[in-house]
Amino acid sequence: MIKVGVLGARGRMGAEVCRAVEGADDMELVATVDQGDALDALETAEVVVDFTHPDVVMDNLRWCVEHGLHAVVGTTGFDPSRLDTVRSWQAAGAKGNVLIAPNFGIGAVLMMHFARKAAPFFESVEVVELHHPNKADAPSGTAFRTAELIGAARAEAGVGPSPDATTSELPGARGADVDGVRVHAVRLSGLIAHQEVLLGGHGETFTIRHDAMNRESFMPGVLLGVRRVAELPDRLTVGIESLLDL
Ligand SMILES: NC(=O)C1=CN([C@@H]2O[C@H](COP(=O)(O)OP(=O)(O)OC[C@H]3O[C@@H](n4cnc5c(N)ncnc54)[C@H](O)[C@@H]3O)[C@@H](O)[C@H]2O)C=CC1
Ligand SMILES: O=C(O)C1=N[C@H](C(=O)O)C[C@H](O)C1
Repeated sequence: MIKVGVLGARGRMGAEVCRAVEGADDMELVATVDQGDALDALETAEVVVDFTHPDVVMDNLRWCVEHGLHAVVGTTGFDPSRLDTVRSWQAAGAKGNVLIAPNFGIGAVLMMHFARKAAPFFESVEVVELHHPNKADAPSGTAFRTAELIGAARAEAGVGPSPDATTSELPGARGADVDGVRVHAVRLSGLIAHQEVLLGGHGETFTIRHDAMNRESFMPGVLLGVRRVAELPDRLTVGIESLLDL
């Protein structure tokens, strides 16, 4: 049995993770921690799952790896500098492995994979993410990562910037620029988590869309991460693509 602790256990995702772990035959939920609770309760765990907030996740994660616990992190906000900080803790002797995924949904991971593959073949690309209005961060971690992957694939293939004749705009009208890719964020009651990658070429467009209809949809990916994190070849793994052999 894998002993699992959950950080952010009273939140939307954390509560869903607690249910999923309790329903898994090979896992035992040994600790549930939320804001204001002492982290010491997690010491009985082997793997800690974090779905909290970008402002607190680094302190949580540092505590986990320095206590030798493996961490599966769904909380967003991991830019390259944060990832370097995690690597520095591990280089300094922190024993826990870390798996950070901006999205644990299998369809969302495939969307990112296909977007990266398609990116060099179209001169134009933009990302539109749509989420529930309680979301703290914009753009979403998934959209940020998608844009990074697209930007890298286009740079590697020698594709120039997407054509755009805009010379006058209201601030924000053209979205955020992430590695040369425009990213637009919609916040709307009734939504959970959705994303479209829009690609355009000469006389054709190609749209890749993913819709998460509920938070249960993220659980197969989270449980896969919990099962595999202790034995991953890299101390820090970003995304579950490699766990799906993508
Ligand atoms: N990677 C993925 O597949 C997914 C990632 N997310 C991300 O997960 C994060 C959480 O999302 P939600 O569950 O919707 O948010 P939420 O606001 O419903 O839950 C966050 C929970 O963390 C708790 N919390 C805050 N500070 C804490 C601390 N220092 N220690 C322990 N608990 C603390 C809050 O009290 C709350 O219960 C966000 O960054 C979101 O973008 C959300 C869905 C899927
Ligand atoms: O906050 C959410 O809800 C989600 N957050 C993640 C993100 O920022 O990409 C994953 C998914 O989009 C749901």
